[in-house]
Order: sequence, then structure tokens, then C-alpha cells
Amino acid sequence: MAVVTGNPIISPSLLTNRVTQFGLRSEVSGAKVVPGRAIGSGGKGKGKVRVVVKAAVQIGGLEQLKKAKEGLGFDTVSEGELREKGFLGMRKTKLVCTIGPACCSLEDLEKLALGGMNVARLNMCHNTRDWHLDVIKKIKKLNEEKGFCVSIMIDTEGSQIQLLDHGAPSSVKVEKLEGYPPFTVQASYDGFSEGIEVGEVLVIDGGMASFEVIEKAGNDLCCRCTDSSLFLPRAKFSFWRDGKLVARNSELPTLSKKDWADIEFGVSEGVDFIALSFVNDADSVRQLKNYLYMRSSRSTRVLAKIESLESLQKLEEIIEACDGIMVARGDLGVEIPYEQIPTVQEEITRVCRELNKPVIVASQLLESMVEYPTPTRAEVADVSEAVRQYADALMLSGESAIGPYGQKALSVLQMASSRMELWSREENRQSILHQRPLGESLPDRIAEQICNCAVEMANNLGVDAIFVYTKHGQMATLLSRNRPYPPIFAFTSDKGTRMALNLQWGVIPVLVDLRDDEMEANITMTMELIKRKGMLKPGDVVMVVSDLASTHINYSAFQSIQVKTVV
Ligand SMILES: Nc1ncnc2c1ncn2[C@@H]1O[C@H](COP(=O)(O)OP(=O)(O)OP(=O)(O)O)[C@@H](O)[C@H]1O
Ligand SMILES: CC(=O)C(=O)O
Ligand SMILES: [K+]
Ligand SMILES: [Mg+2]
Repeated sequence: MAVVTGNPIISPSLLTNRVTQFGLRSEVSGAKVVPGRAIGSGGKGKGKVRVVVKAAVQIGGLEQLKKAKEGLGFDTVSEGELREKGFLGMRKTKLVCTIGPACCSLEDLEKLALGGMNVARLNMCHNTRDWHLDVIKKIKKLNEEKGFCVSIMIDTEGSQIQLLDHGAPSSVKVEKLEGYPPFTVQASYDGFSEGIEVGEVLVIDGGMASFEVIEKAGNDLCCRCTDSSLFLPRAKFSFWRDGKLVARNSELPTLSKKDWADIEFGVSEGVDFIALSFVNDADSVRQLKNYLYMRSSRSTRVLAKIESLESLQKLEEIIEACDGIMVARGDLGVEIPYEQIPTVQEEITRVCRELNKPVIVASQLLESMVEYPTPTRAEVADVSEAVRQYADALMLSGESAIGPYGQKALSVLQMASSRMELWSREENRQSILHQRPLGESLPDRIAEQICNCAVEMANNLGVDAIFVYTKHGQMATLLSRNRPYPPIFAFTSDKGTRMALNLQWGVIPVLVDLRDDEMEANITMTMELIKRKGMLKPGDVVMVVSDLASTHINYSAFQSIQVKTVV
């Protein structure tokens, strides 16, 4: 246990009552106050803004819920969206909601599912395993009984240097002024003052407050406040030397004992994704993937969270090793200057698409909605920018976990992403996407080329939908990588593949009983089922792409593109 004491003095030995001469005012403030924010009245809006709020109730009517599932594992929400908006109106960007005390009842989870939640995230930093288990059971119940298809993600705690306690119930104000009583805060890492020199700068919460180290006494650091702000509970901090971050995270294990226990819990409860916090290199990702392989849990996908300087330096190897990425802007903003976040986000998003891994843009997307029922215009612009960059998914954190307006926040993501997707299509932005060649073997290169060409054809021909028949989801993701105009219906008989594809841009995974080596029969059967549901009309044009026979020795011959007109 390390301790930050005094003004503040940083010590590993819980020396909470050291007195120093430096002037920090220790002031306990009862609640976080955000001045100058008016709550949207809703009275004299000009129509345009009000549309955003309407979206909360737009998706998936309740009557669709009552419909029983028939033969085809088509989820209720996609089905409702298709009926309401048609193929081209279907949302492509996926939505992740963090589940917390504000939305953990069965009713609230159902409302989020109806509102378009594709993945529910459980942050293992908070609450008990029993609490998480209860949420997992509720989501599975909703999936089974009401025909939703919501995947479950657990997010590990990971190891990071952070403040544990500063002796006050909420925030502590720190100021540059001299002559205020000192206070002590504890930090979460014993050796964190090692290698830190006098004159270095300690930065709290990505620059919200800063301190200069003015004395080192053993493992204690005495610091002077150089930039006033608030100390929030569990604030994150970092050290800077000559304007550059002193990288510290590599000294900490990515997977702690608790993380392994949480992973074990997640695997036994059959979660679909494990998001690894504070990944520093590809090794921890490979280690977990090996473990899952040994444990025969290959359908559990591993996501790496990019939230440290080290992870940015090894970005490509991490992306290659994992099954997907989260741009965890909250902690990333502690490690790199704020102004670099937008360009780093764009870069990560681009590389993920090129390397064919789904990417989630996370944290503070609609932060003001933790307290207020309307987003700021700047937040909507930020959400839209992530969509314009073709991120696979957007994530809500506190907005859904603890805020009273979680469903509204979800509807804002829904509206903003649909709008930007339409604009991108009208602007023909898809045509600017560069696809770097990925495959090395001939069959892999053929699959990739087929998908690139199929999407170009689909866009040029203006087909209504792309149907892909896939075992492990590879062809579906290769199609998605090209961000086509029509939606991609991925038919699979593998449940794990279905749940994993929930995070993939533009893919609607459908569970169906497929037969190996009987491609034509599979196509006819699925088209017939969809037609019978009234979702395909005569005249609709469908592009069919398949790689189902990929276990076959001569499999490249079995990959094909067909264009079918519904009669
Ligand atoms: N299961 C939960 N129980 C209680 N509070 C929760 C829970 N999940 C989230 N929260 C609250 O919601 C807020 C935002 O949630 P989130 O887990 O996304 O935070 P985060 O700090 O950005 O994530 P991370 O710890 O992975 O960096 C947290 O500060 C926490 O107070
Ligand atoms: C999501 C998360 O872990 C972060 O933004 O730090
Ligand atoms: K976490
Ligand atoms: Mg984080």
C-alpha cells in the first residue's frame, strides 16, 4: 500500500499525519457541482432537437416482442427495425451499455435491449460477483424468453496506479495557495515512488490537477500543488518528466489474481467477451487466449482495452493478437495529453478496420447525460465523429450504469449514428476506405478478395441485403470491413459466432441450422424462412456470399458470390 500524504506527501507506509509546509487547502465538498447547466425544458425546442428524444421509443415496438421465435434465430429488435425502416434503414453501428445500479432490473434491461443495446458490459471494478451473476442471468433470460440477442462482456479491473482514499467522503479541493493544512491520500501501488525524481510532475486525472515533487524522503514524495483542481475518489495519476509521461504501467501485471478469478467466473457463466484493462503488450492477450483455448472456451472473445501509453506503442501487435479493441478514452486521457485523444482514436479505429478487428469507442460519449436529460451539442458531435470514422461500436458508461437517463442516452446514440451513417452513404465516404491486404495463404487471400469485390458489387448494383453463410464469422467480418451500404445478414449455426458478431459493424447475426456441403439447400431454406416472415418481398435483390465449405480440401472452389432476385 502506498500513500499520498500532506500537500500531498506520497508514502508507501501509511504515514498519514506528516506535516509539511506546502499550501494545499483541504476542503471537502459535498457533491460534484457543474455550474451553468440548465436542464432542457423541452418547451420551446425548434423541432429538430426534439426528434432526438423521440428516438427513445422508436425502435422495436412491444408487439414484436410477443411474437414467438420461429425456426429462424432472428432477434426481435433487428426484425422490428427491418420491418419499420427497410434494409437500408437498419443501423450499422453497434451499441454497448455498461450495466450498473441504475439499469440492473429486468424491466430496465429489457428497455435497453429494446432500445438497441447489442452488448451489455459488466465492469468488474464495481460490485460483487453475485450482483454480476444476477445481471448475467437476467440478460440470458431476456434473450431466451423474449428473443433478444444481447451479448455479455465482462471488463477486468486490471492494475493501475490510482488514489485509494484521501480521507474525505467525496472530492477534495486542492489549491496552489500556501498556508492550508496538508492532507494524506493513499495510492494503490507500493513501488510507485521508485524512479521518481524531485522536480517531476504528478498529474491527476489527465491534467485536472498537477503537483511538483519537491522532496523525496525514502518512499514518500512531498509535492506542491502547481495547478488547482479537485481530487476525486479513485483519481488516476501519472508522472511527467520534461513534458513527457514516465511510463509506469509495464511494472504492473495486466492480469491480477482478482482478474483471473473474475475471468474464471465469466467463463463459467458463459460470457461472450472479456475486455482486458490496461493491456500493455500482446503477451497478456495471448496468455488469456491460450487459457481459453485450454479451457475449451474458444467462443469467448478477448478484447484489449487501449488505455496506456505502452499499449499505443505496441498497437498493431495487440490488435493482431486480440479479437477486438476498446478505445478506453477515460484512462487513456490520463496517459496522453487530452488534445491527442481525437487523432489517436481515429488512428486506432482505422488500424482496427484494416486489420479486421472490431473497435469500440468508449467513455464520456454523453457524459453530461449522467446528470441531465439532454446531451450537449458537443457530445453529439463527438458521437457522430466516431460513427463517421466507422467505429464498430459506441459505448455508454456512467450514462447507463448510474445515470437516470440511460435509455435516453441510448436513443441519442441510436439517432446520431443512424443520421451519420446515412450522411456517410450519401457522401459516398465508403469509397475512400483503404483495405490493406491481410491474408497470406491463397485461400485467405481469395476470401478477402471475394469480400472486397462483393461489397463493391453490392454498392454498385444497389442490392438490398448481403447474405453470408459462415461458421466462424470470418467472411462476415471481411464483408463488414468494407462498410457496405446494405446490411450483412450473417447466417451461422454456431452460437458463439452469433454472439461475437454482435459487435461487428453492419452485421446482423442470425442463428440457423446450416448443413455442411449443401450450400444451395442452405440458401433456399434461409431465403424461404425470411420470405415467410414477410421480410423479403418480390423484387428485392440479395447478394449471397458463402465460405461454408471452408473445411473442404479444395475449399476455394466453394467460396462464391451470387446475386438473387426474390420472386
Ligand atoms: N456494477 C456497478 N455498480 C456500481 N457502480 C457502477 C457499476 N458499474 C459502473 N458503475 C459506476 O458507473 C461509473 C462509470 O462506469 P465505468 O465502469 O464505465 O467506469 P470507468 O471508470 O470508466 O471504467 P474503468 O474502471 O474500466 O476505467 C463508475 O464510476 C461507477 O461509479
Ligand atoms: C472504459 C475505460 O476503461 C476507460 O475509458 O478508461
Ligand atoms: K474495468
Ligand atoms: Mg479504464
